[in-house]
Amino acid sequence: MTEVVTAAQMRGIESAAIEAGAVTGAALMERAGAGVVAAILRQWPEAQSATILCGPGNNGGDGYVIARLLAERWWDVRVLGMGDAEAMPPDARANRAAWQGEVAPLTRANLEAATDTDIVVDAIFGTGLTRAPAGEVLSVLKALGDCAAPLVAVDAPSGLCLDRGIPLAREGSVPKCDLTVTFEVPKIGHFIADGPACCGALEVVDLGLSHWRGKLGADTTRLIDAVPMVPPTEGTPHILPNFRKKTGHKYDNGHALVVSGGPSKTGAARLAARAALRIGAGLVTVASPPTALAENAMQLTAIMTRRCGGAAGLSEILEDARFTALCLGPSLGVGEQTRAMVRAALGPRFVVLDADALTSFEEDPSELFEAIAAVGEPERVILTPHGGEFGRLFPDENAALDAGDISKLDAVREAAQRSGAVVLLKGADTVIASPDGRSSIHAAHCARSVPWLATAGAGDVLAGLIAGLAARSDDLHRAAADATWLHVEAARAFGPGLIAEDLPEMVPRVLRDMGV
Ligand SMILES: NC(=O)C1=CN([C@@H]2O[C@H](COP(=O)(O)OP(=O)(O)OC[C@H]3O[C@@H](n4cnc5c(N)ncnc54)[C@H](O)[C@@H]3O)[C@@H](O)[C@H]2O)[C@@H](O)CC1
Ligand SMILES: Nc1ncnc2c1ncn2[C@@H]1O[C@H](COP(=O)(O)OP(=O)(O)O)[C@@H](O)[C@H]1O
Ligand SMILES: [K+]
Repeated sequence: MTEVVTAAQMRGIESAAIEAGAVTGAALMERAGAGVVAAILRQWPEAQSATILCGPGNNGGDGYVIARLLAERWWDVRVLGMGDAEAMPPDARANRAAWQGEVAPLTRANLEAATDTDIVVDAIFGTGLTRAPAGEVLSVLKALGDCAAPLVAVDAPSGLCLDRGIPLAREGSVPKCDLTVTFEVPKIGHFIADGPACCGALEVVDLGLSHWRGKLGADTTRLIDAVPMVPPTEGTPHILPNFRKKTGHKYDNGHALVVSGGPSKTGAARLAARAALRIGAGLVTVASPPTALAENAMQLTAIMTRRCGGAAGLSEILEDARFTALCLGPSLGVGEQTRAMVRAALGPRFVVLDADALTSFEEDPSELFEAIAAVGEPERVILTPHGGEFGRLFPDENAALDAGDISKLDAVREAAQRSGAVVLLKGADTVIASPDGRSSIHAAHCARSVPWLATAGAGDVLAGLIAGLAARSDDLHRAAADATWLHVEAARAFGPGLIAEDLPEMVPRVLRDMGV
C-alpha cells in the first residue's frame, strides 16, 4: 500500500525523525537533493546545464544542494535565488553558503535571460507554501509556463497546494512541469484536481523515514496503485487476493442482482451485469420490469433474468438471502418509483447506488441518508456519483469544493460522514471515502492516463464491477477501490477506440496478466 499524506503530515514525519535524533535536517536535505539529481540524470542523460530557481525556505535549500551536486559533475549551473540569505532556515542557509557560484536575484528578467539551458529546476516553494505567491515571484511562476527547457519540480510545482491539488491562490499560477520529484511519500495534491497535470511524471525519493511514517495513525489516505504484473509472491500488494475467486460452489462467489430500466432503457443494466459476472460474481441476475423482460432475455445468456414489478417485486426477489450484492440506478428513471426501489433494496447486503438512484433524491437527499442509517449495519451501501450527481446529493460539500475551500478528498470524506455510505466520486481522479474514516485515491494520469474511458456507459460498467466484487467480499470500500483500479486497467488494455461494451471483455486479460 502506498499512503498519501497532507503537507502537515509530511512535516510531522520529518520533525518526528529529527526530534528523535535519528537524522538531521541537513542530512535529509542532502538526501533530497541527491535524489532529485539522480532522477534528472536518469531522465536526461545527455543534459549538461541547468538553471536552478531557489526559494527562501528549505525547498530552496534543496535547490542549492542540487546546484552543488550538478556542478560537481561539471554541469554548467546558474542559480537564481529568492530572498535574504540570512533569513533562510538554518539548513537552507548552510547550503546556500556552500554554493560556490553566483546567486542572481530570482526575477522574471533574470529567468528569461537564463532559459538557454538543458534543464530548469523549480525549487521555489514546496510543502511550506502558506500564502498566495504575488509580485515578482508570481511573475516568475507565470514565465515558467513558457519555458522551453524541461522543467523539474522539487517536491511540488511551486504554487500548488499539496493538500487540494489546486493553485494556492485562485488567480494563482502553477507551472506545468515535466517531472516532479517528491520525498518519502507522495502528497495528496500530487494526485487530485490540477495536481497531476502540473506535476508531470512523479518520482518519489526514499528519505529513510518509514519508521516515522508508520506512526501516522489511521487517517491516512491510500493510493490505489498498480500491482506488479507477476505471479503473487510474498509481500504482493493488497489488491491481488480480492480478484481471486474462492474455490468451491458458484454461490461461494456470491450472487449479484442488477435492476434494469424499462423498455429501451435496458442497456445500462446489461453492461453492469456483464461486468459483475466477468469480475467473478458466481451468478448474476438482471431484475427486469415485465415490459422489458423480452428485450433483456433476448440479449442475455449466462446472465439470468427475473421479472420484477417495482419496489414490491424487488422486495420479493430479495427475500432470497443468497443475493449478496445489488446494483441499481443506471437508466432506472428519476422519481418516486426509483426512490421506492432504493428503499426496498437497502438491507443486509451490499448495495451500489448509481445514476438515477442518486438523482431521484435530489429534492431531499436526507431521505436517502435516513434510509441508509435505518439499515443499521455499517458500510453496506456505496454511492457512486459523477460530479453532477455529487452536487445534487451534497450541495454544501460541492459548493465548498467548487470554491476551492476544501479538497476533493475532504469533500468526499464529508459526504461519507453525512450519508453514512461509502462514497465514490468519479473522474480522472477518483476519490473513495468510508464512514469509518478510510479514504482512497486513484489517479488515471501519466502512464495510467485513459481519456478514452470518458465514454457513455463506462460508469455503468464501474457500478457492475463494484457489485460483482462486493458480491463475494466482506469489505465494500476495498471492493470499490479494486474495481476502480481494474476499470482503468481494462481501459488501458484496450486503448483508444474503447466503448463501454469492451470493458468487461478486457477483464480476463487483465486478470491473467496479473497472475490471478
Ligand atoms: N523539513 C525537512 O527536514 C526537509 C524538507 N525538505 C524540503 O523543504 C521543503 C519545505 O520547506 P519549508 O517548510 O521551509 O517551506 P518551503 O521552502 O516550501 O517554503 C516556505 C518559505 O517560503 C516562504 N513563503 C511561503 N509562501 C510564500 C509566498 N507566497 N511568497 C513568498 N514567500 C513565501 C515562507 O516564508 C518560507 O520562507 C519541502 O518541500 C522539501 O523540499 C527536504 O529538504 C527534505 C527534508
Ligand atoms: N478522463 C478520464 N480518465 C479516466 N477515467 C475517466 C475519465 N473520464 C471519465 N472517467 C471514468 O469514466 C466513468 C464515467 O462514468 P459516468 O460519468 O457515470 O458515465 P456514464 O453515466 O456514461 O456511464 C467513471 O468511472 C469515470 O471515473
Ligand atoms: K518546488
